Amino acid sequence: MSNNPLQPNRPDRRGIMFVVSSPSGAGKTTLTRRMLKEVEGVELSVSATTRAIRPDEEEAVHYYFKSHDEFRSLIGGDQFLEWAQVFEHYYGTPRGKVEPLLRQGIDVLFDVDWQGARMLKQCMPGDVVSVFILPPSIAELKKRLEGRAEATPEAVMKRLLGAGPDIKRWGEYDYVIMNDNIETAYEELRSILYTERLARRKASQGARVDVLLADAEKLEKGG
Ligand SMILES: Nc1ncnc2c1ncn2[C@@H]1O[C@H](COP(=O)(O)OP(=O)(O)OP(=O)(O)O)[C@@H](O)[C@H]1O
Ligand SMILES: Nc1nc2c(ncn2[C@@H]2O[C@H](COP(=O)(O)O)[C@@H](O)[C@H]2O)c(=O)[nH]1
Repeated sequence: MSNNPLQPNRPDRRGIMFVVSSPSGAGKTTLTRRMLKEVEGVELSVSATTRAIRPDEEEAVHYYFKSHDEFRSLIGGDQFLEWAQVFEHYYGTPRGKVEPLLRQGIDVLFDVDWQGARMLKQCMPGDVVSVFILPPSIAELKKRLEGRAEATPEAVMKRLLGAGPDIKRWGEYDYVIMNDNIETAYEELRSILYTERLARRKASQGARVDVLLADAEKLEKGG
């Protein structure tokens, strides 16, 4: 066990629900994939979706790819912590693994839209830290969307038209990052997680503070 925020004290801490949203194409997948690779003690909440798999994606690693019927039956079985329609597809956060991970002291990363972020905050308010990623401009957002392998002009336009309604929700988040430079944005994202880890560590220091106070009192009494 370590006091380093890189290696959180697992048994005596509850994990953080680290919720990251952005308009499509602003860069949250790029940033969160790097965080998952480089930061210890964080796991991705793998969502279910009805959208088609992309060339760089793997079943059960990036998403659980479902048919509409399968997705509906998961909703019926109360298998989602939250679910939403985003563009013309359905996305949902499976309930099963979240609570066990949090109890093991593992931070869980959620890449969800504003509807999902709002629901998660409502369900588990004390556990959620939310971050909104902004693009530096709409022109740059368009460029980033066009640069992706699966981008058709229609898909790019649909996602671009969704940017305004998404950006309007920025005030609901705990933190906002402007993803102009990827290195700076990544450093900021990681710093937020470390800061929140340190803030929560205060709660587990009570027993050690009691010992310090008892010793200090003994000293004051000359014992
Ligand atoms: N700071 C940046 N500068 C230049 N390009 C970037 C930057 N951040 C991300 N990108 C690029 O922009 C594209 C979109 O990024 P990404 O797929 O991470 O967006 P996203 O917010 O996860 O989108 P979606 O919500 O649709 O999944 C990618 O090609 C990525 O490499
Ligand atoms: N409410 C939820 N939103 C989700 C979930 N998983 C992903 N998303 C969001 O959907 C859009 C589009 O994602 P893409 O991978 O198709 O580009 C993006 O904003 C994601 O954050 C979820 O489980 N619930």
